[in-house]
Amino acid sequence: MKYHRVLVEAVVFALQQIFNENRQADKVIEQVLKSNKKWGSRDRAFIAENTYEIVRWWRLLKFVANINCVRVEEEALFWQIFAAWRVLQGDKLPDWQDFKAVNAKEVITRNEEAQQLRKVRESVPDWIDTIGEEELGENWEAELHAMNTQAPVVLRTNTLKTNKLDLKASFSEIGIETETLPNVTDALVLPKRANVFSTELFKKGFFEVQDAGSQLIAEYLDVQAGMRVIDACAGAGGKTLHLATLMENKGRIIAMDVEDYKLQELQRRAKRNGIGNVETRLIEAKTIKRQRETADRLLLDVPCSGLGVLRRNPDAKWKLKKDFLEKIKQTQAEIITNYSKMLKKGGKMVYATCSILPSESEEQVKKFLAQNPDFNFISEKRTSPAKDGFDGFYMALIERK
Ligand SMILES: C[S@@+](CC[C@H](N)C(=O)[O-])C[C@H]1O[C@@H](n2cnc3c(N)ncnc32)[C@H](O)[C@@H]1O
Repeated sequence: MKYHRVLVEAVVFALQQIFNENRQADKVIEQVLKSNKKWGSRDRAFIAENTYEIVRWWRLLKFVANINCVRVEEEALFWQIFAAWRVLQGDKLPDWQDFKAVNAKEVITRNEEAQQLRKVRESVPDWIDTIGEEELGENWEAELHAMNTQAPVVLRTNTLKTNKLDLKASFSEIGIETETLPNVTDALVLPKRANVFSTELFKKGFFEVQDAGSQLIAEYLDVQAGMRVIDACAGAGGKTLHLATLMENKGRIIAMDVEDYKLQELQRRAKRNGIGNVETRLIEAKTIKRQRETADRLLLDVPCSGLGVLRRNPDAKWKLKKDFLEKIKQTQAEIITNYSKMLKKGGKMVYATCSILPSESEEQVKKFLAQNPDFNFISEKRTSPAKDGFDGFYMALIERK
């Protein structure tokens, strides 16, 4: 493979931003790609894919490049890590000064050594590997391995504006092939990646990008047109928009969050999607109390570790800290206990996470039910990167007696 120096520089810059400036990978890549309008689609793919893959395999790559410092600060070391990554991809390195310190044979020998130890081979911090094994036992290894693969691009058809087969045909007309997914009603998956955000179809609000597992959550809430629904951790509205389409834009959805900028983004997305039944509400001291027993349906898509969506956010495994995980579990317990009071008697709620850990999911629901006998467990469901190729979501359907 022939490398263009300016593209490798862009990857090195992105990695420095992610690891040294503690910035989010997707935001950094977006900024880097915007910085040079002359880059074509191949150049952009080179930058994005190499950056994501190096972040994903960071621990393994440090090991094979024989870099032992905990925090990589020097720019020269980022170049060496890039070089080690490309050696593992089977490339012959160009004769650049920045790559001189990397011995391809040594990289390959050290990679063989790395295969003996799961946490290095699968490139994961010690503490996550320990917790994963404690909580998932023999299933952990397969999930960990599956979370190191690139997630497919999945679309959710906006059925307020089109239908799945028409959308498929419209994509085909612009040279983008899509496939349907057997058990996910409105989903289309792209066998070959493409920038769907730049299409007119996106600008017109005909679809949203949303993992297949995530698309099962709004459906699980069993909403109907005309209901009063609260989406209490709505964020930028991935699931709010889906709820609104399932409700055929009728009834009312109150979308809440503690972050105003996310709700503003939700409003922009709702407008693009042609949705008119959503009202946003920033959570303040009395917001929850005021909604006591007002909801027919309640979605609690709680904040979590994100240990089910590492395929899409590989930087999360390096940024996540053990004490954050403990704190977020406390927040989850508070949310389900306090927010569930917004549900009417006879109403239903879904508690959901994007974590593969039972301690954030099944166990939280069990504890809640043990302490709240006026709620009935109906059912629960999990998606799994290893078993069905979806991101790792959990959802439980609970009814208020
Ligand atoms: C998993 S994300 C939600 C994703 C969103 N539902 C979607 O589908 O795009 C969890 C959200 O909970 C919000 N959050 C954090 N603490 C909260 C709290 N105490 N009450 C309500 N929302 C909270 C976060 O800001 C974040 O947007």
